Amino acid sequence: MAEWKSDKELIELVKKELYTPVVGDILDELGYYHQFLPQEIQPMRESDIIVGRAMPALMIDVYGPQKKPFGLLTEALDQLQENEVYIASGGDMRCAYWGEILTATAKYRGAVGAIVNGFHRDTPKVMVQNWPVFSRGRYAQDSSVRTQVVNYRCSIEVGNVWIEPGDLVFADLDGVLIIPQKVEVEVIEKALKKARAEKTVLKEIQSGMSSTEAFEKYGIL
Ligand SMILES: O=C([O-])CC(=O)C(=O)O
Ligand SMILES: [Mg+2]
Repeated sequence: MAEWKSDKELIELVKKELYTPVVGDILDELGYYHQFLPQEIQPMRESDIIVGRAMPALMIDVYGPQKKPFGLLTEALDQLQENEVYIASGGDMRCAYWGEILTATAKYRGAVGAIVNGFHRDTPKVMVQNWPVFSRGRYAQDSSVRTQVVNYRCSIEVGNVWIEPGDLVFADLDGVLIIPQKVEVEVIEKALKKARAEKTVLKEIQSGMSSTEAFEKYGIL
């Protein structure tokens, strides 16, 4: 039996006890070697953490004024559900993929964060909303004449990470991790076990045990 009974409990547990390195270690152990999004995708604030369900959005490049500016962007935002994470990717990243108004929309709907494989803008106006956004950095260039959302709640690939709608997303200061839904119970249970054991190892080291002895005894580093 898992330690959690609902997504809400799972999210709380991950936030309380886990960190992306330890979960990434378990994914490696299970043969899932490509689950961290590109390193360039970083939080706006060091304290930002996202745990939730992936709601992917697919972007493409466009050039100049469009019949339907932004494509399906507003529809994609307006159907967001509680505890979901908006993850946008696609195109050559010639502009901002996120900003103030998008943040307010997603936050109001109960989504728990946005992760864009591209840039964000309106930085101070996003920051004051106190809602986590991860991106490749700041860039004010407007999106309406440069990109569109062409699909959402669909599979996407970011870097070499395949993302399905509903996959568990865990992002913190060290990285953005996608945990495939089909293995999430095993991954989180093993990660909790490892995180708890790491606490013991830390105590031993701080009490004078050598790291060689600690690794022999616990198999953890
Ligand atoms: O135009 C965009 O893509 C983003 C933006 O400025 C906002 O959300 O306020
Ligand atoms: Mg704006």
